[in-house]
Amino acid sequence: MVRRDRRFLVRVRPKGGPMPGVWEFPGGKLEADETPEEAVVRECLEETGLRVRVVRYWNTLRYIYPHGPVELSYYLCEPIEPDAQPTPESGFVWRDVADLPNLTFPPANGPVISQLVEVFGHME
Ligand SMILES: Nc1nc2c([nH]c(=O)n2[C@H]2C[C@H](O)[C@@H](COP(=O)(O)OP(=O)(O)OP(=O)(O)O)O2)c(=O)[nH]1
Repeated sequence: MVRRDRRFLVRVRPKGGPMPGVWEFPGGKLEADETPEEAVVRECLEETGLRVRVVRYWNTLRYIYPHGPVELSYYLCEPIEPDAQPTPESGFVWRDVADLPNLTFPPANGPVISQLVEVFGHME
């Protein structure tokens, strides 16, 4: 979850993979020999073009999809460069935290979306 002020980076999941057409945060699978924090930084750079730092671990949850079980760990991140933008080809866009509940995310994202609204929805 990459946050700048009230906004988070999200995109519509591409065709050709699981759950096309639903919104997602940047992310992907842990590779051998990397820590979760390294994977977060790598996936954000690969997917969005932005260099991010991990601000804090958020939580972990398990979910069983038709395409298989997942264990999802969420990390709150911020871009290192204050004005940097995601690459246009990435499809990632900034959306206000108050808009996130109106977007269709994978079912495993439900709890974390509610928590983000609680924590950041009152910011100026
Ligand atoms: N990236 C991402 N994945 C999510 C979110 N919510 C959610 O349930 N998932 C699930 C979907 C997939 O089962 C799994 C991530 O796998 P993925 O299909 O996106 O990852 P990937 O294969 O592209 O990974 P990689 O090759 O880039 O390492 O986590 C989310 O907000 N972002």
